[in-house]
Amino acid sequence: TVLASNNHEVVLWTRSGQQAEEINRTHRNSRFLKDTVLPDNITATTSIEEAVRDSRGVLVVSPSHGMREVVRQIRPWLRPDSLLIHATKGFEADSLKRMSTVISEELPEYDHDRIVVLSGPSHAEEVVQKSPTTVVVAAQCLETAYAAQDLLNNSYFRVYTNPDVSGVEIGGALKNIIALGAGMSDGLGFGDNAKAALMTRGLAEIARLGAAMGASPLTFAGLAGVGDLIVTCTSRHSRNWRAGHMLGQGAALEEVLETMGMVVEGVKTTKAAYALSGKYQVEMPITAALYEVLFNGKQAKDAVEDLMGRVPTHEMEEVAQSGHLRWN
Ligand SMILES: NC(=O)C1=CN([C@@H]2O[C@H](COP(=O)(O)OP(=O)(O)OC[C@H]3O[C@@H](n4cnc5c(N)ncnc54)[C@H](O)[C@@H]3O)[C@@H](O)[C@H]2O)C=CC1
Ligand SMILES: O=C(CO)COP(=O)(O)O
Repeated sequence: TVLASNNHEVVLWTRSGQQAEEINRTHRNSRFLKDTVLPDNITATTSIEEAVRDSRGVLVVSPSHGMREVVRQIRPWLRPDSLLIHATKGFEADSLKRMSTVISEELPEYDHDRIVVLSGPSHAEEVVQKSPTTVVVAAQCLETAYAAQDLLNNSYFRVYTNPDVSGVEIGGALKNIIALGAGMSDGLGFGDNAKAALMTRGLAEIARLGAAMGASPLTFAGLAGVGDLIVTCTSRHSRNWRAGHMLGQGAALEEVLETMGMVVEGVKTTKAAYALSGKYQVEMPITAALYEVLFNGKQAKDAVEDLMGRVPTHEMEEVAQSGHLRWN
């Protein structure tokens, strides 16, 4: 809808013939955005060739588990001069690769400078209402970042640029873990102090892993870091928060995922981040606690007790060790 607002002809690819037919006939997508009338310049198709062949920009927003396969299908039709923007928040489950790495691998002949990641605090339900939203586009080439900014920016959707592709992808993926934890905390009946603690200490471990993976720690102070963390931990639209809330109230993971009926990226991302914390030797106690709750049957309440009972430590090792501020 942002692209349509900017007067682009948008061809939406969907796997479901029924959904394509509904969008073209009624301009509604009743399963996912039932209260929204889509603009006339959005049409839907089940043919990926039709969606991609003549497009100057391709926006891929499949769930992370579908990214490799979707890009494989796009490959034969992608114009070399097209931008390829993705807005997916997660890692590939087995390889632990970031989405832009998966995309690059599947498009060996395409200019990788034209790959963009779009992220930030942006629930679809609010964007379609044209509620003021700010996001960030990251690319390794400045010209590409400007082109993506130009394509998407408008009066209700303000787009910033950032050269830190890995930081923007890592921030967008890891905040979903903390949102699961925030929902769980609320579901357990804990208060605002607990949620603020999870968000702040969650951001510390996101930045720690991100830096170890080559990202700039400053990116996590931006829209793809703290911005998206705030919205996902506090918004009623967040699927990750809602899933966490149900878990906190005692529901089983399978039941939660079935009830949601929409992608809850934080679950798979918890497994990936747990593995990445081992690979990069980075301490991530909140991620580890959620891993135990999600996959090893630990009670959420016990996980909170363990987190609170950890050996007291410095707030930021970097500050404690810096030559700038010394302990007496
Ligand atoms: N909903 C939101 O406000 C935002 C979502 N995102 C990210 O966008 C991605 C997709 O999320 P949503 O669209 O919200 O999820 P959703 O659950 O609302 O819709 C997912 C869509 O992907 C399709 N799908 C499922 N498996 C697929 C596969 N293997 N290949 C191709 N298509 C497949 C489903 O049929 C469905 O149409 C996620 O990574 C999410 O984190 C990012 C920013 C905002
Ligand atoms: O990333 C999002 C908003 O920026 C969407 O979050 P949820 O997947 O938790 O709904």
